[in-house]
Amino acid sequence: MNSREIAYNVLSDIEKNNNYSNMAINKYFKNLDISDQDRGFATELIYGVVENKYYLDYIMDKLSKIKSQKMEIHVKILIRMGIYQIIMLDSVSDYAAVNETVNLVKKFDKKSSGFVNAILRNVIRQKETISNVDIDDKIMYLSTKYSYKPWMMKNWINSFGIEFTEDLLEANNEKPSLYLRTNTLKITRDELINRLNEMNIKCYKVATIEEAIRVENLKNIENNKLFKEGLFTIQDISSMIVGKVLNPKEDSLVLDVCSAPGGKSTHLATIMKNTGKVVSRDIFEHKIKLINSTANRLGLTNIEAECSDASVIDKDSIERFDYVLADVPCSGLGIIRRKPEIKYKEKAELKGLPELQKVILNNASKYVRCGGNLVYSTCTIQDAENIDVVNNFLEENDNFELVPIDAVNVDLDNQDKGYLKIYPNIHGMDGFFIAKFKRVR
Ligand SMILES: C[S@@+](CC[C@H](N)C(=O)[O-])C[C@H]1O[C@@H](n2cnc3c(N)ncnc32)[C@H](O)[C@@H]1O
Repeated sequence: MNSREIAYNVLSDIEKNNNYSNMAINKYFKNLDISDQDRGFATELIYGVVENKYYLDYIMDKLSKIKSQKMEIHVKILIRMGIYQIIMLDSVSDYAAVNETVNLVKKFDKKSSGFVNAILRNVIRQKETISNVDIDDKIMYLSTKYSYKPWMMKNWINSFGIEFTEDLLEANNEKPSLYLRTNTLKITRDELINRLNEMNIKCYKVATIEEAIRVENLKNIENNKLFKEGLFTIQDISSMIVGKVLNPKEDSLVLDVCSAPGGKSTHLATIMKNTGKVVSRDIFEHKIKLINSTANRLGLTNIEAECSDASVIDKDSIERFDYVLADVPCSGLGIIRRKPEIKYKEKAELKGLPELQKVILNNASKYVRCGGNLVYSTCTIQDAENIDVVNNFLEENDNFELVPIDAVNVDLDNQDKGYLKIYPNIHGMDGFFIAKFKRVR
């Protein structure tokens, strides 16, 4: 199977089953014996088509009598793939983009090959003008150009203003860097960099986090020898900042109420140098084994993973913990660079989140002993799920106060007030919100 056919299969899976691209890619690529180059090209094609879905359909609709909404799904996916290669991928010649796409169409649906061929040839002929978005309404213009649900554009323009929104949209189109978190229980950052360099992997130290390394050309991570040895884990800088903000002392008792797959739990357990205990909970039983397998790989014995619903109060945990983390389920609007399908979420899908977040934060606070710390975090940039939840919590809980965050210097406007607002366009990291409280009574 060639890389375009693989990309087509994955895109069909994403479109028909509403799957996340990263999960669909992992599922398909797991058992495929293909070169790194083919893997890279297929991945680029998959993400490119998902990220630009509305824009590609807009171009398609300029040229086709049958509008994209009425088109058979497999034909639409193949045309999107072709247009993406012609308009947005410099590394592919127009000739190859058309021929390879038409060959694929013939494989799945002979009768549509003439139709697809005609559209793609027209795209090439009108390449200079066809790529323009000719829409006056600013919301619809941005929604089409950057491929987002219109409600998101409206919401962001209202919250951030037009300039910031366009900046954010540009940043969300960039490929996120890959970061490793050194497993400091087993190796120092410098030693790990040496070992990675020996494998010809380019490494750069990250100033904000002492155990973080930005890497280039690290492929096929799960089969990497050093990964299997548990010398590092993959985590974005924003997520590492959450661990740093909570910063538990050795021998503490820590509770992570929404912890799967265990990125932050394992960080907290490492910060404590494998002492004390981190109780890592998640509502989904099948995710508990992900936490355990990462903890095992990293050589952590201070993690206890268990299935539990954070929206239901656990009487046995009340006032038991020195530190509690509530890294709650959220809309994910800060991690669009990694999960582009979030751009297409309906407003209604996200409506209930602030209520759930309030309940989880409120419950989590009950488990903190007097003098202990509580951290609330999300990977979204929506005030309704962030600062509004925090303010609501403070109004109802006068035994908690926000405390200054001094572990990192990333949001100088707010960190003295006890929270961080992290944006991809300002900080070059996943969009996150992190608030730190202390139980004072
Ligand atoms: C943002 S993710 C957590 C990521 C994790 N902290 C990490 O760093 O790897 C939110 C998690 O909350 C879990 N979750 C959703 N609803 C929950 C609930 N009511 N109780 C506990 N966990 C829940 C989800 O399964 C998901 O794994």
